[in-house]
Amino acid sequence: MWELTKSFRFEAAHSLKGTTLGESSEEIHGHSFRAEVTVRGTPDPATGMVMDLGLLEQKIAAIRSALDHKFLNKIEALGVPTLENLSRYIWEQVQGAGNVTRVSVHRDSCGESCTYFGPSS
Ligand SMILES: Nc1nc2c(c(=O)[nH]1)N=C([C@H](O)[C@H](O)COP(=O)(O)OP(=O)(O)OP(=O)(O)O)CN2
Ligand SMILES: [Zn+2]
Repeated sequence: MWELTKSFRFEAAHSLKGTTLGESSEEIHGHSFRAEVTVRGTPDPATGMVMDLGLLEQKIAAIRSALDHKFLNKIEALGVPTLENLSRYIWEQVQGAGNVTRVSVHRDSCGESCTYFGPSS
């Protein structure tokens, strides 16, 4: 079994209420995010690939353009713009691109990350 991962970055703004950080978190502010999408499988002997990373790139490009330089609170399908919801949102948007097993979202400046393994895990 193999796992193949592709990562991408996006810059986005959000406002988050009800955290211990108080007003600084409630004010609209920006972060740099790094997301990783992982698919699992066995390479096709003919191609040597679990899947063509180019196909994953096509899906990721659409997701990235929905998130990059956006105000995350305005994306209805995302919900409250936490790392938890970002990883779940990306997981939902990337479905159809192979056997996706996990999506991680990192906010490196804060030393924070979250991984979603799908609704049943
Ligand atoms: N379970 C969660 N808890 C918290 C989340 C989260 O996504 N899931 N997020 C936050 C804050 O947004 C996060 O800690 C970042 O804090 P923030 O004030 O937005 O950013 P900083 O100023 O600390 O970081 P810089 O990127 O360096 O500006 C809290 N809890
Ligand atoms: Zn923040």
